[in-house]
Amino acid sequence: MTELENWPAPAKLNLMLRIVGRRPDGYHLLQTVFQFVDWADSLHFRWRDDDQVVLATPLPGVPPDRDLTVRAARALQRLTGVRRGVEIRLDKRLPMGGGLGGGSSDAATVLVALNALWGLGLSETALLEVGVELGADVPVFIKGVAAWAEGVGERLTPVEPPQPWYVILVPPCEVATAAVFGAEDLTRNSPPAKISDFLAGLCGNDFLPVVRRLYPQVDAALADLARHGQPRLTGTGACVYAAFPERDRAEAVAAALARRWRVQVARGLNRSPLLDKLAQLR
Ligand SMILES: C[C@](O)(CO)[C@H](O)COP(=O)(O)OP(=O)(O)OC[C@H]1O[C@@H](n2ccc(N)nc2=O)[C@H](O)[C@@H]1O
Ligand SMILES: Nc1ncnc2c1ncn2[C@@H]1O[C@H](COP(=O)(O)OP(=O)(O)OP(=O)(O)O)[C@@H](O)[C@H]1O
Repeated sequence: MTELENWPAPAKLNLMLRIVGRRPDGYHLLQTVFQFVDWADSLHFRWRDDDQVVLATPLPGVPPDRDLTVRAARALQRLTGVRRGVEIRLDKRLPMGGGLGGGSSDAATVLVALNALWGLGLSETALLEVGVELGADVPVFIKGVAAWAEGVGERLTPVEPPQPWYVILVPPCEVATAAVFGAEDLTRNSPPAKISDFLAGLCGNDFLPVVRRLYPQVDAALADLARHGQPRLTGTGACVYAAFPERDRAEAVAAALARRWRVQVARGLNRSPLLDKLAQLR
C-alpha cells in the first residue's frame, strides 16, 4: 500500500547561525535560517497486530529504544492513548552527526505521517510541542517551510531565500554537538541580527572557528571548497557546503572534489517534500 511507503525526511542546511545568549538551563539561544534540500532519508510503515513500535532497520551505534523514529512513535502513543503498533523501516541516506538534522527529520516525518495514518487529528501546534521535546531541530521539519528561527530553534518565521544548487561535502568525522556547544572559546554573545541582515549576506556561522580548531578534517574540507565557491558550515558540522545558481556548475565542482571527499549535489527547497507526501493523502 503506497500510502505507508516512501515518506521523505529531508536534510536541512543552516544558511546562517548566530549564538545570541544562553538560557538558565544552559541551552543556547540561537538565530538561524533553515532551508531543506532534496536529499532525504525515506521511511516506510507496516501495521502490526499488537501495539508495539518496532524498528526493522536499527542504525549502527543507536539502540532502537533511543532511535528518534521509535521515540517519536511512542510519544504519539503516550499523548493520545492510541493502541496501535507499527513496524518502521528507515532507509538511512543522510550522514549522522553531519549537521544535516537527519535524526530530527526522521522524528518529524514519523510524527506527521502517523498522526495522519492513525487518524489522530492532532493539530500542528500539538505536533510541534511533541517535536521540540525530541530535539530543537524537529519543529522546522514538522512545519516544512524554510524559516528564520529563534529561541533554541523553535520560534519560526517563514522566509523564502533563493533555492540554489548546493555542493555538500561530508568530512569523515562526526561532530559532537554537545562538546562544540560547550567549548570555552565559543562566541555566545553575538549581537542579534535581523532577517534583512541575512538576506543581505551579512551573517555567518558562529560555530565555524571552534569546529575548524577541533576538527582538522572539517577545516580541510572548507579549504578545498573555498577554491570553487564560498564555503559554509551547517549547524555544528561536520558537513560543509557552497551554493551555485546553476546545476551544471555544482555538478562540475562536485566532480572535482569527489576524488578526495564524499560529495552530494542537492537543490535548496523552501518547501519540504514531506508536505507534498501528506497532501497526497487528502
Ligand atoms: C546546531 C543545530 O543543529 C542548529 O540547527 C541545533 O541547534 C542542534 O540542536 P539539537 O539537534 O537539538 O542538538 P542536540 O544534539 O539535541 O543537543 C546536544 C547538546 O547540545 C547543547 N545544545 C543544543 C542546542 C542548543 N540550542 N543549545 C545547546 O546548548 C546541549 O548541551 C545539548 O544537550
Ligand atoms: N533516526 C536517527 N537518525 C540519525 N541519528 C539518530 C537517529 N536516532 C537517534 N539518533 C542519534 O542522534 C545523533 C544525531 O543525529 P543527526 O543525524 O540528527 O545529527 P546531525 O545531522 O548532526 O543533527 P543536528 O544538525 O540536529 O545536530 C546521532 O549520532 C545518533 O546517535
